[in-house]
Amino acid sequence: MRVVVALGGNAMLQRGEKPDADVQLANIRKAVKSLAPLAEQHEIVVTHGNGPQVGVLALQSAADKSLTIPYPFDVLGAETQGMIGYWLLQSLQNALPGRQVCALINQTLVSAADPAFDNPTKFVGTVYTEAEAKQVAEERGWVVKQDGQYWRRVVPSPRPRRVIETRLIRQLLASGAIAVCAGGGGVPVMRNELGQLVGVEAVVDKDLTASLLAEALEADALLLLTDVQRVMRNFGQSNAEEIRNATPAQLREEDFPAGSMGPKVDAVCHFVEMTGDMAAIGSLEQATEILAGKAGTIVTPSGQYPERGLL
Ligand SMILES: Nc1ncnc2c1ncn2[C@@H]1O[C@H](COP(=O)(O)OP(=O)(O)O)[C@@H](O)[C@H]1O
Ligand SMILES: NC(=O)OP(=O)(O)O
Repeated sequence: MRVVVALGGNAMLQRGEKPDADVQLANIRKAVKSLAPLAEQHEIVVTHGNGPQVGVLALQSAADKSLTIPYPFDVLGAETQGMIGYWLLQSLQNALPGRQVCALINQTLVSAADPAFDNPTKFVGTVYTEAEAKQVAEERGWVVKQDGQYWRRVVPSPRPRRVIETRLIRQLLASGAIAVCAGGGGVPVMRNELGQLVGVEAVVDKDLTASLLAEALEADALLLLTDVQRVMRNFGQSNAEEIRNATPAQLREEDFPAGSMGPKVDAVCHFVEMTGDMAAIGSLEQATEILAGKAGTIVTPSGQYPERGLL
């Protein structure tokens, strides 16, 4: 099977954790422990989030007095692909000696007409209390929004339209390599009037890019791994319940927050609707169990899994 796996940025650096390198590397090693058995049996493409990390780099850049203008978000996104890509590359190589692993810097095409530029929803950086968030927003000209019990900075997150390097990723997979790519949803780019690629101030949702990429690579399964074991109905309320299996239509009937579970649900539903294959949302530490249908929220056309003798 060909499996596209997306690792959550918040899962690699959990809310409230110090953004130190060793903390993130330890989380990534835990995730890779669960990915390694999957990679031994299947062709895998690994993509990752960058919300917390890109926010840290934005703060560092804004604090650097030697710069005339802080680095724009496309540049910061590429930096996070290098940093997280390096951690994943090393952890995967250590866990799977003899396997070729490649981490790519790559770009995702977005549209200048995307309404997301007028309504920022992508959470980046650390968490604040409401009062802190409103103060920092005033001081720095940020937009901030509520993220669960916390507040965070938000930036525009236009819909991914194409992963520019798709053909190259296909070639890497055909050569037997594990491809780490489309990190942070891919560096957002547009084409100018001359057809040239130019960077865009935004952060693309990595789950939507993972879904697009999985479809383009004709993957058999899409796994979105994060810091919760399953998608919940009535999340955060006393009547919350886990969703174990669903069809896209059943999931689309529920309401999920933009900027966290909303895009994940959209991404898995879209993949299943377009391909008829399996997609799932679950814990970073349960990749193998999720693919076996024993953990996570599994989405298939019939709501059953395994189906069509996939495994
Ligand atoms: N209905 C829901 N079920 C489960 N988690 C939810 C739900 N709604 C919101 N969430 C939140 O979504 C978070 C995962 O989304 P996000 O933080 O964007 O993940 P990541 O950065 O790991 O991709 C969970 O930690 C949880 O707080
Ligand atoms: N770019 C992105 O979607 O990052 P997170 O998964 O960290 O939100």
